[in-house]
Amino acid sequence: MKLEELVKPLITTNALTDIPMDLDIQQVVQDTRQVTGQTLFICIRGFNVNGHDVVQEAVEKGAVAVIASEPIQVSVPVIYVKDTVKAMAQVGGTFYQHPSRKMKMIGVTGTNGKTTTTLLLDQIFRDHHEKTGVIGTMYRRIVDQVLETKNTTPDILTTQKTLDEMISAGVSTCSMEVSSHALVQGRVWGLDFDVAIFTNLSQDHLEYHHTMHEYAEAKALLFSQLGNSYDPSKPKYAVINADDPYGRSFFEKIAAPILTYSMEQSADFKAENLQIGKRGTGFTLVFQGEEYKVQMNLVGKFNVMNALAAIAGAYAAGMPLEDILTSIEKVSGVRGRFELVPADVDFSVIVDYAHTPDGLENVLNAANEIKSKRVICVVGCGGDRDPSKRSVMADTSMSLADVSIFTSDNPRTEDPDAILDQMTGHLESGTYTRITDRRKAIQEAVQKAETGDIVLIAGKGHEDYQIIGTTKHHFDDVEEAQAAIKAIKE
Ligand SMILES: CC(=O)N[C@H]1[C@@H](OP(=O)(O)OP(=O)(O)OC[C@H]2O[C@@H](n3ccc(=O)[nH]c3=O)[C@H](O)[C@@H]2O)O[C@H](CO)[C@@H](O)[C@@H]1O[C@H](C)C(=O)N[C@@H](C)C(=O)N[C@H](CCC(=O)O)C(=O)O
Ligand SMILES: Nc1ncnc2c1ncn2[C@@H]1O[C@H](COP(=O)(O)OP(=O)(O)OP(=O)(O)O)[C@@H](O)[C@H]1O
Ligand SMILES: N[C@H](CCC[C@H](N)C(=O)O)C(=O)O
Ligand SMILES: [Mg+2]
Repeated sequence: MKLEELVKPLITTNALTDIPMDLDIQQVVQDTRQVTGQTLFICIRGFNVNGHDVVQEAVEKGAVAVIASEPIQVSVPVIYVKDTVKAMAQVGGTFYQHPSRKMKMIGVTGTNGKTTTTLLLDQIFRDHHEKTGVIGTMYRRIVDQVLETKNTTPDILTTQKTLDEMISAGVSTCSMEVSSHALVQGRVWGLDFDVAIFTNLSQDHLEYHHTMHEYAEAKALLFSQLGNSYDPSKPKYAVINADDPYGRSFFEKIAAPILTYSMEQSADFKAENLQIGKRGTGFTLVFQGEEYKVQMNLVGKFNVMNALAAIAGAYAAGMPLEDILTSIEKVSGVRGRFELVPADVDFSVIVDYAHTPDGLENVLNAANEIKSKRVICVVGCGGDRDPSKRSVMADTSMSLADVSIFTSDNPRTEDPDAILDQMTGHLESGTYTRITDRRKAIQEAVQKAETGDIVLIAGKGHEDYQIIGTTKHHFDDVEEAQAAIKAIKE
């Protein structure tokens, strides 16, 4: 693509004079490590690195033009703009020819339930023989090709490239998790969402968003973006959890039609008469005055909310309700979310990704609903993440689990014992167990387990690593639980 096509909308005509507009651009990147030949490099000022400081490396590797907002000295043409993040979103859309406009795009935001809801949506569309794509915490997936991901919501260039590849692969629907960090950092700017779903909002990430109000404002950005449609004739929908006060506070801010779902309020999609079992949950869906019996393989009240979000989202995307309901009954659970560890023992071990106070509360409530005896909870809190959730998560475990074993999650660059001090400092000694080494904590829980107990290992779900310092070590809660079970049977 010619440089002119990419950058003309960004600059005023008098700044164009010394830019060779017919330069051929084969790649647009924001990371020097990805530069090859014929690249347009965009300088982004980040938290750790200022892209303007490393631009020389980009040029040496083959960048032929640069977009910058701070003065730089390089031998290739520089297009100066006010905001390189905004420019990147615009250029990315042009370079990949706006793939999000060519498919159904469903964005899911909220503190908890994004991965589950996107993967439920994905299973519904696949069950109807659609080719689908997913972008989220666990992976990016293009039909059956699984690509690794660093962030839940990648940077905009990675996303545009992935969506472009989805179009080439024939994908018609993409379900995408949209994190609050991404919304604030412009990682989804310019994407044309057809449906935006809000799951819930509860305490997390306050190290980044500072207050719940700011965090809610970040989530609301997805819904204001819904108004910036490329094609105003295309219907757009917001799908909102009406049981969540933040969800209800969004109503007046959303210009698009809203579909609501709920277990407690009047709503478009309402679940009643829940029957929570060990291997699945039944409920009655009330929609437009009609009642539909639903039986699904997912366990827990919170998963009914995720199912409602997916049902309403698929409906908003144009699928008939009857078709959605036949598929939702078939969906399997999501890896690392209330996942039962296969084991031949008379107690149950469940691995779950609860890493927020609300997530932990929900998952412990679900475990309590199905337990025959005690719930033994193994949980820690991640380092370099919201410290204010630590003592709250410990309190949640203390009040809802019968036995609490506090341990490390991903300590990252923090001292694991300092994290545990923040979790347990206020608790009465002797009322809980504290074991820094997660492997040993899991072994302790399994050794303590008696007939009918549930061991809930929370926080890391599908993660197959533990981040200590900046190094990722292989660590998988399911494998660790199985090894601990094997050891007690020997
Ligand atoms: C705190 C935060 O959000 N950081 C994000 C941010 O990184 P950053 O500002 O530190 O970037 P940086 O390293 O300073 O680099 C700045 C610029 O220089 C470039 N660079 C950098 C180094 C180099 O050698 N050459 C180079 O060109 C970079 O490509 C970038 O353009 O921008 C990066 C690119 O988009 C993100 O990958 C990164 O996410 C980090 C890894 C992260 O851990 N983020 C978490 C907090 C996060 O975003 N989580 C949410 C999910 C939360 C949830 O669901 O609950 C997510 O969406 O993943
Ligand atoms: N609707 C919900 N309400 C409250 N808690 C939930 C809900 N859905 C899932 N959870 C809890 O949150 C955990 C994470 O679920 P999920 O991975 O679907 O959320 P997420 O929003 O994608 O999280 P992340 O922010 O890490 O991407 C689950 O393991 C469960 O403990
Ligand atoms: N998306 C969340 C995941 C947290 C997972 C937990 N295991 C941790 O490391 O804190 C985050 O980046 O905060
Ligand atoms: Mg997720």
